[in-house]
Amino acid sequence: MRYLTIALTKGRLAEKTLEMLEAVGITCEEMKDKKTRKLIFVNEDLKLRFFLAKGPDVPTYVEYGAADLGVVGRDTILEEGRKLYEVMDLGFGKCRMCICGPESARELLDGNQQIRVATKYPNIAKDYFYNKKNQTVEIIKLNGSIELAPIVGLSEVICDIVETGSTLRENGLHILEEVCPLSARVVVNQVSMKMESERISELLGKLKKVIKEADR
Ligand SMILES: Nc1ncnc2c1ncn2[C@@H]1O[C@H](COP(=O)(O)OP(=O)(O)OP(=O)(O)O)[C@@H](O)[C@H]1O
Ligand SMILES: O=P(O)(O)OC[C@H]1O[C@H](OP(=O)(O)OP(=O)(O)O)[C@H](O)[C@@H]1O
Repeated sequence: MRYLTIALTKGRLAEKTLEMLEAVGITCEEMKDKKTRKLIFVNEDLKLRFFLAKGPDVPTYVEYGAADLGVVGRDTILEEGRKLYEVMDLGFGKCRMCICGPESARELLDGNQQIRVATKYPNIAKDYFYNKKNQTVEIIKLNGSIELAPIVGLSEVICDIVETGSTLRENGLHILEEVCPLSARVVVNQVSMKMESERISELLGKLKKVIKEADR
């Protein structure tokens, strides 16, 4: 039997992902060691391999088939636009993609005003403004601390993730519009879905059960 390879997202989603895998009997103790520099982990009994990667790289590994499955935020799936199947909502890592800014920027979102939008997610922002709102905007790509942009005058609004709302509150910004809800998803390589359908369906079935039990 060949190894099934699973790409997991580093950072915020990692701990919950490992917990969920553990709940369906997939353990990989070695991977929990925060000090390890090892990149790939093997579960010989289950014929599984795992690795942790930066979020935006997970859809890339999955599209190319270097990983059969992946766990990644919906924001990253939308932004990367890779060819893959999004098959399951894992129900954690819940947050929202929003257009935020000072209250005074609200009026700039009506009509066709040429405003600047700072974001780590240029494709999501482009799709929202150009296709959904029909508003021409200038997208400015940033790599973090997006909330700074409207404060220092780099942009009128931002397109960013809101979870608890603390970052907005502490910086005097507000949600002006909601783009979409987000959470962690399972993605599958399109060929693997056919070639390994039995093993993948079994794994998805087990995950579904755990999610249902957690919901109760
Ligand atoms: N408050 C939040 N901020 C950002 N991402 C969140 C939040 N809550 C849940 N998520 C989910 O977690 C994923 C990001 O996790 P990660 O820890 O890699 O954050 P990051 O800040 O984008 O990464 P990096 O530190 O590498 O820039 C997102 O893709 C999103 O789906
Ligand atoms: O609503 P909240 O709970 O405050 O969470 C939202 C904040 O968290 C994320 O930033 P992150 O911590 O990833 O830092 P970054 O801006 O450097 O990417 C996101 O980009 C927001 O800034």
